[in-house]
Amino acid sequence: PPKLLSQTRSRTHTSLNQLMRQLQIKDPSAFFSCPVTDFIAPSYFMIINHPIDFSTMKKTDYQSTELKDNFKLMCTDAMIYNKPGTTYYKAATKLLHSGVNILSQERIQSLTQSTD
Ligand SMILES: CC(=O)c1cc(-c2ccccn2)c2ncccn12
Repeated sequence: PPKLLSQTRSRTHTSLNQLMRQLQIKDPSAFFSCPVTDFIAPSYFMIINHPIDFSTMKKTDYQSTELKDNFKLMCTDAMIYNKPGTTYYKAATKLLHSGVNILSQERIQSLTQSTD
């Protein structure tokens, strides 16, 4: 019998969740776990048009490259708002480098490839 779509979806979901967990391990200070607030980052929302964080990403049902795009957006937001040399800027560059390896093309393809 053909694999039920739900089975495929659930497997993809699991693998996406696994990737997300691997990405969050690369943010040990949890700077990217929750949405940035105006309180901790004054005028953040005047500078950053598309804020995103891991908690928001986990609520999204990603298709194909969106996960990688949103992950890179999260890191680049931090590199726009925070000045080079700051804790957050350095954490963002480090996270971006380790994250793009985790979200390598073949890993993403393996998730989105239709099952045989
Ligand atoms: C991601 C980011 O830009 C960020 C995270 C934080 C943050 C996240 C959790 C706890 C404390 N600070 C932050 N604080 C000031 C300025 C920027 N940030």
